[in-house]
Amino acid sequence: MSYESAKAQFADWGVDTDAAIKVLKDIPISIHCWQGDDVVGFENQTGTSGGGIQATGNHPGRARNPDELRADLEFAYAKIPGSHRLNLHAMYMDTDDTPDRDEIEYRHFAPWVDWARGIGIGLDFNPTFFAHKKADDNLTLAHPDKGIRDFWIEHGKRTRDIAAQMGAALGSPCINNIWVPDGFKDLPIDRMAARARLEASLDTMLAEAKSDMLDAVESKLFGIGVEACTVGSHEFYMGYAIRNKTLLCLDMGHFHPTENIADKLSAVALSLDELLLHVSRPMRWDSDHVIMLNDDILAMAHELVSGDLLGKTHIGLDFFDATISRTAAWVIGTRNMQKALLQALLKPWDRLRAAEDALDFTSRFVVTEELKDLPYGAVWSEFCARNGAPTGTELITELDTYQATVAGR
Ligand SMILES: C[C@H](O)[C@H](O)[C@@H](O)C(=O)CO
Ligand SMILES: [Mn+2]
Repeated sequence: MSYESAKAQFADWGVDTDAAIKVLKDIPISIHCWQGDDVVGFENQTGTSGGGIQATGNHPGRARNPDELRADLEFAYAKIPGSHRLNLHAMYMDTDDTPDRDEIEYRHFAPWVDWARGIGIGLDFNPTFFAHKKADDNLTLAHPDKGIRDFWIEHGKRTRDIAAQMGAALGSPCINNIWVPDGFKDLPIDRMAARARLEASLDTMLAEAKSDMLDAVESKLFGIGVEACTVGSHEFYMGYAIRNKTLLCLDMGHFHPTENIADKLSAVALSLDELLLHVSRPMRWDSDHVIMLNDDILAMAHELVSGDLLGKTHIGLDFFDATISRTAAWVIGTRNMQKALLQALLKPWDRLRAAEDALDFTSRFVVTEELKDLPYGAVWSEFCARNGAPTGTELITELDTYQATVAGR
């Protein structure tokens, strides 16, 4: 179907497709570096602790150094319409030095900033509280040993400094997202003590006010090896974020499998200035599958648009699948997020709200279902064409061709 006939069909519903395309173009998505190398990083030192997260698979083409990762990212960005961001973890430093986590400095990441400036993207950042011998007890900021807590507090402080410098250098605030794997494999005796230690460590880490960066905290239900208790649970961080005015990061893989994460957005947004999303696809657990254009993603996008939350929500991705092409994973996952947003932007909101406000649930239902038949694909193709991104078989050929060039790594 041509764009013009699709546009006319949406216009019959009172929906302006050109306006939706324009809004979508300006929604940046923070693409996570760690899909490109299976969450390995570029340090010369790691511990055994995986933090309870696990990339599985051995598809050829894993990026082995910063140059390979940047080349892969550049390819992916070119296939994703619009202008986006990169979400970098501290373990992805680009330096010949071997600083420990409590020794990292901005200069260890400066090549990333130069590169980001060169291709016109913003950066986000994360302290790395896993894959290190001082995290092998599955406790970092909540560790009973003050020496270990202090080590990680120093790491966190340094990432805040680095994030602030990245934000200033690129003229765009850098989100520094804190996720710690802390928890217990078996039932703890004193949850309160562990949570009090985590809170005190965070307070020390975040004490200094900073500009050009935003702090975010990410909760989790459980991870491998911490099945009995995660110290930084949802309730813990929701309270912390509200009290301390940080962003709250909601990761779609960090809740009970039957919980509706989309439903949480409007609930927490009333108490928070800004939110961060880690859009992911859990399968039975926090499996971090590449996101599909499924009901969960469509519901998230629906809530972001219906709740007018796009202005206060930073959209980040968090998945890592090593059984498929890593560049294809980035491209497909990010485009699926955009497709979901496009569908939400193409809804006749006034009509749907009017039906709901009038308690006319029959109309709400029938309109919702009829909307599913509209030609979203034609609008998506037009969006891609206007932004120089391929679709369909052309996209597949380009993904395959690039993968062939990296398969020998
Ligand atoms: C690598 C990320 O920091 C990590 O995936 C974190 O965001 C998470 O979701 C852990 O389960
Ligand atoms: Mn996450």
